[in-house]
Amino acid sequence: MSKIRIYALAKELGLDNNEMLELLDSMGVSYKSASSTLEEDMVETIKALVSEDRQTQNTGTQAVAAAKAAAQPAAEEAPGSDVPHRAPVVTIMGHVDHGKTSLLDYIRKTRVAAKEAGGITQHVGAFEAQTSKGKIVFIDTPGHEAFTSIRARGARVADIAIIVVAADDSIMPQTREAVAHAQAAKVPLIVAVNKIDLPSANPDKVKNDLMQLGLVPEEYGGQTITVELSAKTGQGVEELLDYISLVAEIEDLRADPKGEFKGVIIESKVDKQAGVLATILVQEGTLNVGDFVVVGETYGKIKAMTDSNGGRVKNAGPSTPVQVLGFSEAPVSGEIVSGAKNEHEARDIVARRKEEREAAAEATTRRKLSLEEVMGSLEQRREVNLILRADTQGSIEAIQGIFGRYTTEDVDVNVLLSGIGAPTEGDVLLASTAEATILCFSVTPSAAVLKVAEQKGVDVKSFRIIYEMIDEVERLMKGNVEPVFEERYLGRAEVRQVISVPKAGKIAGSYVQDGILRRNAKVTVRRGKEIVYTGTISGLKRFKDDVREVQTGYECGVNLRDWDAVEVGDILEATETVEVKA
Ligand SMILES: Nc1nc2c(ncn2[C@@H]2O[C@H](COP(=O)(O)OP(=O)(O)OP(=O)(O)O)[C@@H](O)[C@H]2O)c(=O)[nH]1
Repeated sequence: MSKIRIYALAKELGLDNNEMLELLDSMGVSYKSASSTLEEDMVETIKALVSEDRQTQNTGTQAVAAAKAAAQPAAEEAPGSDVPHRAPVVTIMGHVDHGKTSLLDYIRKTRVAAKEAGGITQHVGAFEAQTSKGKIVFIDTPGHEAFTSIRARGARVADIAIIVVAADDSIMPQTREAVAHAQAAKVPLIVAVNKIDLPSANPDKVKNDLMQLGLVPEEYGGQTITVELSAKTGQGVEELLDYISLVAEIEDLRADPKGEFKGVIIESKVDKQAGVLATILVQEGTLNVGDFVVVGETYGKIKAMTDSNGGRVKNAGPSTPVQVLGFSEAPVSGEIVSGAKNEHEARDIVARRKEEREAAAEATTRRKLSLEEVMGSLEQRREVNLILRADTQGSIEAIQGIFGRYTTEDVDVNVLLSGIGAPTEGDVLLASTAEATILCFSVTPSAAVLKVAEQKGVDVKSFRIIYEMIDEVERLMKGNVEPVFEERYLGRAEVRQVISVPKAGKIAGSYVQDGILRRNAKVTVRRGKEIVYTGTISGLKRFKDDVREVQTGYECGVNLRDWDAVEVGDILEATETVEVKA
């Protein structure tokens, strides 16, 4: 008996993965995914628990429920457990030429059902593959686009990311970028180590190199699923599909075909003959021919729908990509599509959105974000996400070394991606997904990149001095909140003599009784109970010398800005404005 993976143990005990994970949760066992391994003694404990329960005539499911109930008296029911499962939506990403298109083509060729008579398989940005474990939807638009803009609205297109890495080339800049995108979107990833048919293939090197990205392959005791395959010969592709189904099962993806319709635009184009053709991925509910739908500030009526095999369909349920005809303007990919009961309602929704946008645009120019909005819930750890661009690898390492020390109890500083050279549009997309700031050190962003950044609301900041960059990070760590200032008591002095100096006006010869007096400090002058002046200490002297501050027990000459009526016996009380930590 040795270590065993959670899913394997679940299978052995006849539980499904989710039941097993629930059981582990109830026992307080930590794991990352169903492919995590369990120690031998833990395996024994679980087996004993399940078998004990079965002996007392409980099924495995009841064992889970019992353990769960014991550990969490008020455990919530899994949301929507009666909602049916839906197919996973997968995106394939990776470095140029590592084989993304070849892998998609291989899957499409071998897994897509025969075309309907007369139907032509056309490029619609997504297709459905049939596997022994059910349907898998592949998005074949550039992977990172599947994660961009809509993330901000709390939705995502892809459920799982496949990162393709050529076994003869290993980790390359776009591999890093792809991994960063998947991590920022918080989708599970599977690494497809491609081209293993090549004599120069070195899959072990790929697995080793993955660790540089913090991805530890399962074989090395980590959590990252890696599959060796060849998009050319098809070797290993079946295994990849199996893993996708496994991850999908763990993710417990569900959607109600009877629920309210919601979808997302995958792609759109204007066809000279047909007009606007848009591919919608149905995410919830069902889309029917004849339905009114709203996208952003436009609406349309679905006139015709084609599935990804080119066949005409009348309706489409969750996790189905369909190409639709019925929009008058091409909608933007990533936009959310929702339904409307009729044309009247569709028009109303569009009108309301226009109003809201205009009002919001006006408001953002004046409105300050609330603390809660900027920092999220105060109990949560906050994250400062950064993308770092610098002139040399040396600079990157130095800066990362410094940032590495910056994570505190409340704030994580994450460098999502770093690279040599000016930031790219890809960086901006990632930053927009992950709400990251792009920091440039000794590199200059191009005007085109700055423009995209502005459109997406991404901050790109350039520095030539490392400490200024660090100051910026500290500012971001403070949560971008407007600084809060507080008036603090500095010290008190008694006026013992008033000296008139021709050009300087009156100088209050004073004795510091408590604390300190400081030049430029705010000061209140009391005469008995009355406040006779509030202003600033504009000058401070010890004998003939100008000084910055004077301590308790010393005498000094004080100049008060724009005020000449000081008298012997007056009490000067100095305060200073300090920034309080948020
Ligand atoms: N021998 C071998 N060649 C492969 C394999 N997969 C892809 N190739 C070849 O690698 C080259 C690049 O493959 P693509 O599928 O176009 O790669 P890509 O990642 O889609 O490239 P871009 O779309 O340009 O980013 C092509 O010449 C493919 O024929 C494989 O498994 N084995």
